[in-house]
Amino acid sequence: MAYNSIILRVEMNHALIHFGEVASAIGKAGGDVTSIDVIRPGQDVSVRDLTVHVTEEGEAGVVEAVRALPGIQLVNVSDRTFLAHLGGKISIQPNLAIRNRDDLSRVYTPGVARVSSAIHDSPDKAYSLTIKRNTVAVVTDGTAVLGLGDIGPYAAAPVMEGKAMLFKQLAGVDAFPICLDTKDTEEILRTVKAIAPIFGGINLEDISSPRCFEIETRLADELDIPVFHDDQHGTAIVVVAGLLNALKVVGKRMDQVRVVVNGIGAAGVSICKMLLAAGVKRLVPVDREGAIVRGGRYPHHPMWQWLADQPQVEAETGLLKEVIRGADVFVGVSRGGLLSADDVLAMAPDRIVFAMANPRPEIDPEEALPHVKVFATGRSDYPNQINNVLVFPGLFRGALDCRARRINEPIKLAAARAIASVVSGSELNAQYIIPSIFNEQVVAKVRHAVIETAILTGVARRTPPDFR
Ligand SMILES: NC(=O)C1=CN([C@@H]2O[C@H](COP(=O)(O)OP(=O)(O)OC[C@H]3O[C@@H](n4cnc5c(N)ncnc54)[C@H](O)[C@@H]3O)[C@@H](O)[C@H]2O)C=CC1
Ligand SMILES: CC(=O)C(=O)O
Ligand SMILES: [Mg+2]
Repeated sequence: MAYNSIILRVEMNHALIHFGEVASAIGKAGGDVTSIDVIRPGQDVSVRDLTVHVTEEGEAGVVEAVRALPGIQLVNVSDRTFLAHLGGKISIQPNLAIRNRDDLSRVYTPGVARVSSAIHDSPDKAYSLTIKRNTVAVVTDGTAVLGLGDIGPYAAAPVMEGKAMLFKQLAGVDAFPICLDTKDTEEILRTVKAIAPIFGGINLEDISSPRCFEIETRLADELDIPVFHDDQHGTAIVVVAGLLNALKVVGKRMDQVRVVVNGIGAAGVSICKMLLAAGVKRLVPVDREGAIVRGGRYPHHPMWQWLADQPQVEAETGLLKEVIRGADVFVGVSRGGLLSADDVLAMAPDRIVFAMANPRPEIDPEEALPHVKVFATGRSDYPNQINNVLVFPGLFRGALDCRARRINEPIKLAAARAIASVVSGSELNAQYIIPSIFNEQVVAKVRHAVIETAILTGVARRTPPDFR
């Protein structure tokens, strides 16, 4: 169950109500008053802020219970999550202060002109003399935002700002949200190419499938900086990392297990591809209409056709609730609330369930947990958070540090193994298959794996000093 803290600003008429009655009404409605701030004291009337801990589902009931009390005027309800977003979550800071004319003439005209000329003469100097070496664009068109769907570029911005915060806090990467007001593939390609000179990498985010495949492939081919669709490959990398460790917990091998992947969109396609590269021999990709089967024809979906042509993909058709029977592993990147406890119970013994749809997983964790050996979600309020935030900060840290031209398949597999390796043999258990994003080893190990593999596979343009 997810909890929120809300702040209720109330005006109390002391002749009509005592604070105890307010607290008791909140308690009866399922809330818990955790602090009280007197905003305006008064003999007859006072204004107070009540911070209330309540479940997401219970929030409306608490608000209504307070509103209905005699002698109470509910002035405002604010949610701490909304308060954290006031004014946006990131800003740009200068690296040095301009204190006098001398400083001004160095960082701006005329001094800056010499630096511009130097970059004009040797474009590579853009890496050492501008923000390019440490800056990533987080680009979206707002068409597949979390599990919320096509909510547009304005509504996508808080998610992109959140990604930018994580880039900076976890890996020191400066990331800037670019929310595009177009869904046209050619226009997105033109725009991203046109803004690329200032960036050292492009993180594509929440762009719906199948357009995301063409957009990523063409940008990666046409730009000389790494282009990485986070929802595809960040998710696939972290799933493979989690599965490597989950399989150790249940004592099964990658080449033995039957894996059902539900939701063959951006994340699902890349997960299937990486699972095959990691050694899975029995794969059942499923979308709305049922299983994508070996030998099937999917003329409007090249990536589904690619899957249908793979020998490891099963040939039997069926809806999710049919094909999940007997599966060892379920990976959900589709939408919330699709599975029941009975569906999970129909899987093989020692079942592994990664229900990763955001914000609501494919099965409610409370319903699944009693029946599965290893359970993971994309959420931060349960153990085993399988979320691409474990990948993109370290991956771009490494790619920027070695100035990788692109992110190739060996780099992705190395990143997955690096994340899995953060959990040592003695620490590994069903509730701990994947490290926390706050574990400092994650970014360091992913960075190391990315640089090492980029150098080995010839896509690095520079060897960082700590690798010489
Ligand atoms: N935990 C994590 O790190 C991540 C989680 N996700 C979550 O995974 C979900 C999908 O994300 P994307 O691949 O980016 O979206 P997408 O829109 O590219 O793909 C979603 C796919 O799910 C399919 N789908 C929808 N309802 C379905 C159903 N009832 N049964 C089977 N398939 C169904 C759609 O047809 C589509 O092919 C979202 O909820 C997203 O939040 C995505 C990326 C990372
Ligand atoms: C985590 C993420 O990138 C998503 O749910 O879209
Ligand atoms: Mg995303």
